[in-house]
Amino acid sequence: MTRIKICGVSTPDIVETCRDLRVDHIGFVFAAKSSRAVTPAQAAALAAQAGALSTVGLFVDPRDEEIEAALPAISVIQLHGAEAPARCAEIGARFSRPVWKAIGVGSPADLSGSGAYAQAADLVLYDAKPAPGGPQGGLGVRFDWSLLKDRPPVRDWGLAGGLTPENVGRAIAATRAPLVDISSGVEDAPGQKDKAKIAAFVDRVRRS
Ligand SMILES: O=C(O)c1ccccc1NCC(=O)[C@H](O)[C@H](O)COP(=O)(O)O
Repeated sequence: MTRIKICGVSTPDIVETCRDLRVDHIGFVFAAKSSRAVTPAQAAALAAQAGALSTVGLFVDPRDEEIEAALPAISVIQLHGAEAPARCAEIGARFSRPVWKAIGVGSPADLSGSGAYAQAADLVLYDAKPAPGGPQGGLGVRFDWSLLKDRPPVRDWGLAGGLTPENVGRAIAATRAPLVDISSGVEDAPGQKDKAKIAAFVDRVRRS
């Protein structure tokens, strides 16, 4: 069954929704400039409410201190910056958490480059390619899923970028992604998750 991650969760009611729907992972964004950002203290409160849900902390080129502060709230570390494979491996070893590396996909070269993370990352998340200097994720932008046919071998992988309840069935059929990750597509406005959209997304994934 395709695993589901709902990203950019920042309020208790949405944690509750994700629990009720038994999604696999929820994501907490620790990128300060994001409309979805939470503090380590907020994340800890949300994580306490999350029960058995896996909690994924998102960072962009983090200093060790930033990860350290968030660590009690997260079971997985997801990296959205320019972290090299060696830095991913170092973070995984230092903090004893699985590391997921987001790779922006805009061309076949991005796909082949992701093979460098085969040992360093527990999961590679293929996402839309961010513009230089702009937000590094949660863009609501799709990339060409057909590029994934040339995916190099990695331990595990997921699909993100512009997914919606309406297109996720096609995305899974086209890519056979073992995990799908969504943020903007289940929001009414940046940072405002919509419970009905989350439920519709989960339903479409489970029917795929
Ligand atoms: O969500 C953010 O604001 C964010 C900021 C900095 C780095 C990563 C960020 N989000 C990543 C994700 O939450 C998403 O799951 C992924 O990029 C897909 O987003 P979307 O296209 O909006 O579904």
